[in-house]
Amino acid sequence: MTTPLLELKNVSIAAVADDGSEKTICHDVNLTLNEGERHILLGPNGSGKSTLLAGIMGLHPFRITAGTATLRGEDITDLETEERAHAGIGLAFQRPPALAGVSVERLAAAIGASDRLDAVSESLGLDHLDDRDVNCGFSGGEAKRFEVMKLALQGPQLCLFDEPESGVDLEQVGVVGRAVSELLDAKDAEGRHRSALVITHTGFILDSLDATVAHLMVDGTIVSSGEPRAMFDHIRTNGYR
Ligand SMILES: Nc1ncnc2c1ncn2[C@@H]1O[C@H](COP(=O)(O)OP(=O)(O)OP(=O)(O)O)[C@@H](O)[C@H]1O
Repeated sequence: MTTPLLELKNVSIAAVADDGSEKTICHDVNLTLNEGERHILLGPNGSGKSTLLAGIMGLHPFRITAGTATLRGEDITDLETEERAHAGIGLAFQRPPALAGVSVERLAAAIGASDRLDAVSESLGLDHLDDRDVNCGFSGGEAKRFEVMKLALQGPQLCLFDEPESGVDLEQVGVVGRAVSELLDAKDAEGRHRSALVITHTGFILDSLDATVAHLMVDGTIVSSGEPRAMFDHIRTNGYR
């Protein structure tokens, strides 16, 4: 049996406040994502999808408070965000933060990707942003495309996309979809197939992504999984029941 790329067993994720108080948002999450697979995450607003991605990435203030998360069989439950990034996890944010004082060129240099910056930014039509500070004054669509570009520069094996197409105009949705697909089709620096967990409300990304399975999250837990198109059509017709 092959070891899954990512395995979540009975995982709970809480937002932990500075005073140490915890608010559990996700609970009893079980998920197995194998190398090369692309999974979709669906669910109503506020059901915990972004929290799940942030918990896998280990972003402040979210913490895995119960259960275990493994990457290639190694326990990552208590790793810091940087250690998880180093292990090959990357997240494209739903609402990307502004990094005043950090230009796109500087960010690319910091992640050792200066040599790829021109090709990647041109393919996403973002080369005019190279000398701008990250997300400072970017339009909504530019910021979302930049998130895809950031992952293309970083090159993680496990790519977490939080609504990559939201706020992107109809023409650029195709550009974003192609960029996501190209990133996932290329192997990572270690020659491993990439995998993705992608949140979507619109389903546009399904046109460019050969997704194997979709999961439906309701009230902080995955309540069912199935074929992505069928699940999407079911939700469109019947709602999230
Ligand atoms: N830092 C936090 N502290 C307290 N509650 C939080 C925190 N972050 C998120 N929440 C709450 O957790 C719930 C789940 O939020 P989350 O953003 O994960 O949902 P979502 O499924 O991604 O929603 P959407 O589809 O609207 O983006 C929401 O009620 C939200 O207000």
